[in-house]
Amino acid sequence: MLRVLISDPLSEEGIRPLLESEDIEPVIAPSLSHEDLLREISTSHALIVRSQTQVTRELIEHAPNLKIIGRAGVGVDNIDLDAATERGIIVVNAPDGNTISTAEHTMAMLMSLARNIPQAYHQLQQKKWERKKFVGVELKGKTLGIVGFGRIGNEVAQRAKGHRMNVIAFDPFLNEEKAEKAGVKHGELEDVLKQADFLTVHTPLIEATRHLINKQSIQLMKPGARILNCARGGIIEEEALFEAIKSGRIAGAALDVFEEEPAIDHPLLSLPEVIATPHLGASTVEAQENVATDVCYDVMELLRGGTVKNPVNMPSVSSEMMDKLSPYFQLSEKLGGFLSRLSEGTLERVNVYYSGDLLDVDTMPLTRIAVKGILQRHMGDRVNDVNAFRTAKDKGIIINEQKSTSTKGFTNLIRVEIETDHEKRSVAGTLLNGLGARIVQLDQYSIDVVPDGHLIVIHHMDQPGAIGRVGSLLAEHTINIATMQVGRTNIGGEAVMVLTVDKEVEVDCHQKLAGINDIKQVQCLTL
Ligand SMILES: NC(=O)c1ccc[n+]([C@@H]2O[C@H](COP(=O)([O-])OP(=O)(O)OC[C@H]3O[C@@H](n4cnc5c(N)ncnc54)[C@H](O)[C@@H]3O)[C@@H](O)[C@H]2O)c1
Ligand SMILES: O=C(O)[C@H](O)COP(=O)(O)O
Repeated sequence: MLRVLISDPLSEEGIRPLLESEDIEPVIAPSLSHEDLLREISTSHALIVRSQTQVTRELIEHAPNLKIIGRAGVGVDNIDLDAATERGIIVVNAPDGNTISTAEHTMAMLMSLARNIPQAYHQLQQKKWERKKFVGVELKGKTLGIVGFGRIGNEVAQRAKGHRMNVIAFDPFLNEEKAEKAGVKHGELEDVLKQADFLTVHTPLIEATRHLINKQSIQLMKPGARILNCARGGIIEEEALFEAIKSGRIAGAALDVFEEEPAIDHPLLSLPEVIATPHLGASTVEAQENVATDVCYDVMELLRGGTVKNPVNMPSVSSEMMDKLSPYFQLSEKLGGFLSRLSEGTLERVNVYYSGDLLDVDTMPLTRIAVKGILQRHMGDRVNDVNAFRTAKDKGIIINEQKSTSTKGFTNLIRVEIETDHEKRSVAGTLLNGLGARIVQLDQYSIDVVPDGHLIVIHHMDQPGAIGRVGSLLAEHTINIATMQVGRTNIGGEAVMVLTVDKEVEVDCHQKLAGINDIKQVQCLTL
């Protein structure tokens, strides 16, 4: 039974497929103590969280069976991605499910901030009818500055335009053309800061965005501007915001998120100009159902050997692209595995060349799998699809991918080349229409070998009798030859024999093969 631990509150409707599946045991256990969490994770195959559970390295180290961590939401800053990637654990999120909910919450905060609604309501509750104190400002004609123009930033922009606001946005991936298409003005961060009457941030919290809005940036803003954060605590430096509001430089702020949550006793909450909600951006029935459904889908898919839609620690591949690439996955892995078993020395560099039908597709997933095939020789299951590149990088191995126009007559061709401190070796393979995978080149030799089963690769001199002697010796050891390929560059020169045989070659037979006249090297492997 596959055990899925759900350690934060999730929509019951959203996780229904998981609850109803026969091969999965869901463990719904929100608000576990640290010790209980460590205990529960130790036998779980998947973990599903929202932003509350801190998925630390320690937690990951206590999870020997863990294959996937699902974040029912967008931000993954509560998950130690490095630790997960190192262990080969895939992290998935639900990037779209709460976009509308959070954009709408931002608009609710924007309007509440402009019209002092929470403060006025609070006064009414105190039985005070104060009208003068709560004179607000209109949104129409004001400029909304958006920092981070992704899913939520864009949705906020469209809604703000409905209020007839001017919108200026900054995002490293936004250019004039994209901005024009979205109906907003494009600016650098400084332009946005200078022009905004209301500034709203919608970036992830990463190293580059921590305290992106700080004392210096606030100095650039118009006196009396207002600031919103419905993205992540930490994007705005809270101390700087506190001082700016206290001094009157900033007229107010609307905050859904804080650097430390729960933020019960936060100094910013003592300021009457600050309105706040306890991280409610994604808290709608619809969003919670969406994110739970999305993340459950990926978790169940992966546990059952399928592919996920929203991976965070490996690039996602569209289903259209996946259809094109999937026939090549096994070939790439076999080529990598074959070559690494033949090569000697410390691996320094891997070059993968693609040609023919593969010229126009994103072949990075294939390269990752070829690298996995190479590294598995020494690392076994510790290297997988998720951590192959990361593992190679950690070991100082350079990975290089290139497209090549040389097809050698094949409709598609993948050539994997390994450089070690001893040698450079290469192998090329193709998918033959209707016939499956073939290795068609080994170093300088043209061959035609099915990359499967027990193989013997023999480097020898192209002399009469060499092949016969190999055949006889294998027969003496009751090893049946299924196929045999011989490649040579010139008559009488160096040549290669690649045999597929029906059973594994024992050490004793291997040694005898190596002792045959004219044979220079014998390598036996199983793919
Ligand atoms: N309050 C909530 O409950 C709630 C709900 C959902 C999402 N969020 C948060 O909202 C944020 C945005 O979510 P999204 O779904 O729009 O993400 P997204 O990935 O679609 O968009 C983020 C954008 O930020 C941009 N960005 C990155 N670094 C930047 C920088 N230095 N300056 C300017 N822009 C930068 C990216 O290019 C990207 O376009 C995330 O932090 C997410 O965790 C909060
Ligand atoms: O990043 C997100 O998706 C939001 O911050 C929502 O977080 P939550 O799932 O804890 O509400």
